[in-house]
Amino acid sequence: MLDHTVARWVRAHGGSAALAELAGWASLADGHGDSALPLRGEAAGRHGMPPLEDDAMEQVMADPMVTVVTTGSTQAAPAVAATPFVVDSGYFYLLRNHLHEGVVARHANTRRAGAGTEPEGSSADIDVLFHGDGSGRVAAQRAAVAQVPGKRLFVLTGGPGTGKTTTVLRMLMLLLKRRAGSGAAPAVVRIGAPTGKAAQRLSESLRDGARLMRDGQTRLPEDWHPWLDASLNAPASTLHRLLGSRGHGGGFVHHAGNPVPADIVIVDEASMVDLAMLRHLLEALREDAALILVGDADQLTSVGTGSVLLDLVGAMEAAADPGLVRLSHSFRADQSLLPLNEAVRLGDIDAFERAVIDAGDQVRRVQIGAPHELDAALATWARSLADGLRAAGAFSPLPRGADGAPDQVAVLGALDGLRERQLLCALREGEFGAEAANRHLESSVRAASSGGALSLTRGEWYAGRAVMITRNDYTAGLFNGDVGICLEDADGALGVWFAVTVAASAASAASAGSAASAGSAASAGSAIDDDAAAPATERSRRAVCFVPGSLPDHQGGFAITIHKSQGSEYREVAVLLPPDPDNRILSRQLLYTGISRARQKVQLWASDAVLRRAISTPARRSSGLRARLDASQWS
Ligand SMILES: Nc1ncnc2c1ncn2[C@@H]1O[C@H](COP(=O)(O)OP(=O)(O)OP(=O)(O)O)[C@@H](O)[C@H]1O
Repeated sequence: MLDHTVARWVRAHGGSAALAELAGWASLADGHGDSALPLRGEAAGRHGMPPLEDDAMEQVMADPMVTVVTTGSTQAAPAVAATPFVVDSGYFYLLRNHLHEGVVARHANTRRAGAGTEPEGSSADIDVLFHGDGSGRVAAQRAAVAQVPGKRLFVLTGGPGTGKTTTVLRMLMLLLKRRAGSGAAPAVVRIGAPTGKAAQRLSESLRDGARLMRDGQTRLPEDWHPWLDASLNAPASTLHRLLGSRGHGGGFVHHAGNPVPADIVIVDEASMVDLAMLRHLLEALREDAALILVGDADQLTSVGTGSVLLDLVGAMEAAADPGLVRLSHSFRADQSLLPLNEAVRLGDIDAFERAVIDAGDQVRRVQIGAPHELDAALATWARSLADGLRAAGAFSPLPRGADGAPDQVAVLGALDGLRERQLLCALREGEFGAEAANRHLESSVRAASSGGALSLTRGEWYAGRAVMITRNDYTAGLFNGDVGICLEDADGALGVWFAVTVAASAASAASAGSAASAGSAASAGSAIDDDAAAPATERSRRAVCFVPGSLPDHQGGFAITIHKSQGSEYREVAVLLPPDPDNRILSRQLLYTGISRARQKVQLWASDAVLRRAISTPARRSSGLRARLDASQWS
């Protein structure tokens, strides 16, 4: 249904009935992620909107609340309308989306056009960075490192395990080395991600990659170590922090008049960045700064409006823009799920059927169309879950370490147990949603944890319970999406443990946290992990404990939505889709995001009809951005 509040607002301000209705649909479409409504052609009539009759179209175009423009993407400044609605190049916009798109297109195209004439990375340097590996599997990675110098917008996209982080580290080292060679002041680097969890994970992955390059099999010569260290010294934070968010509605400290003081800005998990955030970011960068966007363009798009990474990748790919590199070789140890992921990514149902057969027992289809079938699947899943948690020691009291505190190895082992298997649901609410599935799984795991003696569990808490944080809490150092586990210590107290990356100086404080000492546990969290992170070189993985009652907003973590799983990986996943093939949530990107979280095994909990519908339905957000990017001088 269209948004009646907006429709009424239009009428109350003197707008025509036709405009009121169209504005109501545009507002609804905005809620579904569309930045613009196409008025004519095949794409028109989204979300159940009836076709616009000719006389209604005339009324809209003539309405004083509408500005009609045709914005060319190469214009120096986007057309700025002074009315609440805009019709531009056949699309109907809410004013703010029109502004966002215009600014993003202008900045992106200017950045692409002004790539400069800097020579590519030298092959000698690239050989050193890739240890002489010139094989086909690293060709795209090498191309990315070679092509990044001089680019003011560079996009690196690829599926899970294709080496995006590894490549970013090498790109960064090359850029820093060249800059030093030019005699300029050392480059200031900032790393950002849409969520705190993603920012934290990126600095962890960079640190792991750097360790291999410093001491491991892929050791770099000593003269590269300063660039390695400098790469890791870049602080990682959420994009909100990077821009200096003043909180809801308060704008940002950094904008065109006060740009972010950085020469290189890297944004990870860029598929989750929405149109408004990309606009603010582009406006807040210095003109000469390099922006490197990294992400998997085939994953689900942002929760907010737009599909900016997908639009950028599509436009840059079509124009053979050297500012884009797509990585496709997967370096994952287990390659058996790749054909399945690829078939879903490309929407190829026949290839999908073949991939399921070829993967043997690594892919299981579980026909689920009715609640009793879901209950049966959940009961089996709950048994494996409980067995896994028991094997990871999550049901037993934690042993004491040498310092008398709970043993870190045991805690991290239990936390790793949570990455063994994860149920991912398309929906959050309803009978087939994550909340209901989680309740089911919790009651089984809770019974298994207490050996059936439920009276021994305390309120909603019991040893082995998984929880997911649902709101960033910078003071506690916990981020939306962080997963923790409730464990019992040697004194019988329950505490909720999270793995965090801590500054070396805080590591001992963190390990001293215990369920019995509420204050120290909470302050261990707060002392260590502000998301404007300490240099990655000085950080290590630790478990920290929180008293259950002190946790920020959270929910049970045994079943989560596919949306929430973005960026995480598990050994085995089960993907639960809704039973109705006409459910509008079904899309290829949703299924791809879910199954590509699995390293070894996938269970597909859905009927054949639902799976086919998901695979054959690309989630397309409607926007004028792609056309504006396509129209640039690159095409
Ligand atoms: N050129 C390479 N040679 C050898 N191993 C590589 C190479 N590139 C990546 N890898 C390995 O592949 C694995 C995945 O790499 P990386 O984490 O960089 O990928 P990613 O695309 O960032 O993954 P994800 O999206 O899952 O975070 C790592 O173990 C990494 O060491």
